[in-house]
Amino acid sequence: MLLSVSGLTHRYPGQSRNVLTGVGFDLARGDSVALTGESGSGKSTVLHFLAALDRPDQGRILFDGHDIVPLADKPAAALRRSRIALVFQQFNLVPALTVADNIALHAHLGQRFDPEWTQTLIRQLGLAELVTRYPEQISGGQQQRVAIARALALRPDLLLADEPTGNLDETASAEVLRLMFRLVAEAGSALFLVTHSQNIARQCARRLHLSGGTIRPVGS
Ligand SMILES: Nc1ncnc2c1ncn2[C@@H]1O[C@H](COP(=O)(O)OP(=O)(O)OP(=O)(O)O)[C@@H](O)[C@H]1O
Repeated sequence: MLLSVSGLTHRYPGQSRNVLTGVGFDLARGDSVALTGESGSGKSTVLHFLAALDRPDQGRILFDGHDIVPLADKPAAALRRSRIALVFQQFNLVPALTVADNIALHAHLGQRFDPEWTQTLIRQLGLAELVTRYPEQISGGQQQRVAIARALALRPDLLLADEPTGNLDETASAEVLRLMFRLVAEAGSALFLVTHSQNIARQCARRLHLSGGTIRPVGS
């Protein structure tokens, strides 16, 4: 199992209730999962834990058999530069780097740069004309596509995405999803995607719903 999560329990300081109580699920290579839930239900909290950006009070997150919960900042950051990629709502592009350099940045740092795959992403995400520009010279939707290309360029084992198509029109959104599913299929990655859109959720192989601090499968 690529990812095996169990017993995630967390309460933010100053809160009277747990945001998560015993959350658990598995994610295999080639699998795609959509996580839905009301605003404030704890979806971003789960994503942050899976990305080792934050640590739950209790629980285990086995990534390829190793618990990432106790990881110190440095190995956690190394994991995010090599095997776990994030597409969050804040794009975090580097303002001093061109679009091309932003896209290649993490793949280079993680020594996973593949020029052919990067070119495919640039072409299919409609970024070819923009590669020499800087982030401030492109639109919000274009910045989002650059952030997605940067994450996919790494060919991550695990792709974590928070509303990845939030700023995109229908055509761009469909293309982004197509590329994510292609990565999952071709590279044997796994996709964990947070979304409010039932339409997007339905395109994933499985759906999970977060409510009252616990996760339940939807459908099937
Ligand atoms: N750093 C924090 N300190 C205290 N409370 C927090 C903190 N971060 C999140 N929370 C609270 O935890 C709950 C879950 O937040 P979270 O951002 O995970 O929800 P979400 O499901 O991602 O919401 P949305 O769909 O609106 O993005 C909310 O009630 C939020 O106010």
